[in-house]
Amino acid sequence: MNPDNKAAASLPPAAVGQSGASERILVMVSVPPERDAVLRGLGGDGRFDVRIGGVGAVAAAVSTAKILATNAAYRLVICAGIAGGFVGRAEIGSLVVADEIIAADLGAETAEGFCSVDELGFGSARVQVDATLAARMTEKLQAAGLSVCMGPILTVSTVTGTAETTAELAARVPGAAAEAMEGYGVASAAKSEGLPALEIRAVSNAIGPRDREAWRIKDALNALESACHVLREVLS
Ligand SMILES: O=C(O)c1cccc(C(=O)CC[C@H]2O[C@@H](n3cnc4c(=O)[nH]cnc43)[C@H](O)[C@@H]2O)c1
Repeated sequence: MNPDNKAAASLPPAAVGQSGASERILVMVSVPPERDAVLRGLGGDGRFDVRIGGVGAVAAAVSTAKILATNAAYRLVICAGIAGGFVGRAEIGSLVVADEIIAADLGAETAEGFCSVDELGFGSARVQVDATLAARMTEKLQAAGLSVCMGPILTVSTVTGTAETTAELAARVPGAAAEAMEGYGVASAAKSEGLPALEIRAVSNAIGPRDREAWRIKDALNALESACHVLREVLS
């Protein structure tokens, strides 16, 4: 059994996998505190496997692909964790559900500005989510009284730390709500297996000039826990 998966570990063996093939949901997080918050929210629901994939899109993609390659039972892959929020779109302690997952720095710098891999003709920096599920999740989070917005979540390789880069990203992806570092990797691995993906983030900090002291990780982890409680209902 996966030692990271306390939700499954806390159930009697008969209950684990009871839902059968293609009923399970894989939740990928980056670090142990995110896993623990997700597990608290899921409250021992045996349909979910919660796994740590590491920080960054490459680590997340490799970890997710390995898990999916050795287990055919999943019907959905979710990337969950904390994130930076664009001011005016997603405030600290609020939740963001991705309507699109975008690798915002995957491309080339040119004299005319940033050119995405899409524009370069080398594939796509965008992965679509399960739109129906994302909308239902957003509605249910709202109904539960949680502060939530739906919008593009950017995947970046470097945490944004200046006002200039913040403005550049906001202009590159109009409506961008949050940035994190793994969504594109997790969603690309899911897509390569023909599986739908979701990304759900809780905002720990405002995107902008770096101020690590201002990160409110505990508030974000509490919001992530609440979101995962609602997630059980959405997927029931
Ligand atoms: O220090 C802690 O207690 C702690 C607890 C949970 C998570 C962390 C992390 O530092 C996780 C890094 C993770 O967070 C995402 N993230 C959060 N804010 C941003 C941001 O402004 N820009 C990009 N990524 C962000 C990211 O996905 C990292 O993997 C620490």
